[in-house]
Formats: sequence, structure tokens, C-alpha cells
Amino acid sequence: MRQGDTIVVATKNAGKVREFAHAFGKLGLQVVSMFDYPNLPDVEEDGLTFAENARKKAKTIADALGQPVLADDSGLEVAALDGAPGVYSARYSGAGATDERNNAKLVEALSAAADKRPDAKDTLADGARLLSDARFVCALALYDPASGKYTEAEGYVAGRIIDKPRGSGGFGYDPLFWLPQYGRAMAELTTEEKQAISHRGGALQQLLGRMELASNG
Ligand SMILES: O=c1nc[nH]c2c1ncn2[C@H]1C[C@H](O)[C@@H](COP(=O)(O)OP(=O)(O)OP(=O)(O)O)O1
Ligand SMILES: [Mg+2]
Repeated sequence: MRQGDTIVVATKNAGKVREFAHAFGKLGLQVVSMFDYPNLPDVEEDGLTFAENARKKAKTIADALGQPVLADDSGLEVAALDGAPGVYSARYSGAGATDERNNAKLVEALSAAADKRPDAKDTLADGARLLSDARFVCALALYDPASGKYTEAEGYVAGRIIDKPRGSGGFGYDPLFWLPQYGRAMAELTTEEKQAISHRGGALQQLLGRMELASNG
């Protein structure tokens, strides 16, 4: 992952790039992503788990570049949908999926059945309904083609899905992800605040610890 003072992250998600740049920036490290390399292979995310997909993204891009690469596979697991959209979070609304369409589909899928569930009866002060418990999951994999070894970590954050988007920070499902203990949606947090509590922030802390252990022998 560390090439001089640069870390290559195998992602085409600008929101992830922003969060990794923020976190690694504090350690004095520069982040580059797949946006910075025009001719990288496409990686089909056909794994059944976040960890599998993260490993595949890291290895494919690391082998193409001939240097260590970090990858992130993440998503939203919604209790009332039996864990969906899960590893399919990015393409939840089908071909040409966008964050907006994915969010609209999520509210639609949950609203239909919400009245029948006791956990869907709560509302916020502004009238927004709490539709289901949920969690974000983030799997990180760092692959080093020189050693053929992976360093991996996973992080989680629990929250509840609301039926009206709030805030303009973050990306993806953040505007619909309510954090009861903070009284705000994930998209109402600054990058710094999100990092401190998020699935990605947690996974990254764990990964950094495992890398230190690895480099200390
Ligand atoms: O902190 C987050 N806040 C809100 N939503 C999030 C977050 N973390 C993941 N998510 C959602 C976005 C996307 O629907 C899916 C990730 O899919 P995932 O394949 O890992 O990323 P991606 O396709 O956007 O970029 P890439 O694969 O190039 O890294 O989960
Ligand atoms: Mg993806």
C-alpha cells in the first residue's frame, strides 16, 4: 500500500476517496485512486461477501500496477429486508444505479411493509419515520503482490433507516442512515465526525494496527 508516501486505493467512488484522503492525510500520506490511472482492468464484484470483493479488487489492481493496493468493499444491511441490499448495495436499483435511485428504492421497499412492524412506528421530531434497524459494513483488504499476502479488517456501524433524506455530507445511503445516539443522520456529520464512528473508520483503525504488527515482525 505504501509506495513512497502514496497509497493506492482501488476505488472509483469519489466519496470513499475523500474519506481515505482525509484519514491518510493525517498520517502524512497521499491517496491516489483508480481515477488517477486510465488503463486499469475492470473488476467484477461477484463475491458473496464484502471481504471476498475487497480481496478481488485489491489483488486485481495490485497485480496490474505491480505494487501494494488497498481496496474497500462496503454496503448497507437492513434488518427488515433480511440483510439486503448487502453486497448488492451499489447496484440495488439496477443498471445505471445512482445513490439517489438506490435511496429512493430503499425507502419504497421499506415503506410498503413498515406499518406491520413495531420497530417502524417511531418518528423523529420533524415527522420522519424510522423504517428499520440497519448497519453499514466495510471490508478492507490490502494486497502486496511481492509477498502474495493480504492484510484485512472489517468495521460496522449500527443505525436506523429514515424515510426522508437529511444532510448533504458523505455519500451513498448516508442521508437515510439515522444515528440515534447522535441525533443526526450520517450525512449530517463532517468527514472527521463520520470517520470517528463509521464502519470505514473502524475498519481502517483495525487495518492500521494489523499493518504495524506486520511491519514490526
Ligand atoms: O459510508 C458509506 N455511506 C453511505 N453509503 C455507503 C457507505 N459505504 C458504502 N456505502 C454504499 C454505497 C454503495 O451503494 C455501496 C458500496 O459499494 P462498493 O462496491 O463497495 O463501492 P462502489 O462501487 O461505490 O466503489 P468501488 O467498488 O469502486 O470502491 O455501499
Ligand atoms: Mg463497487
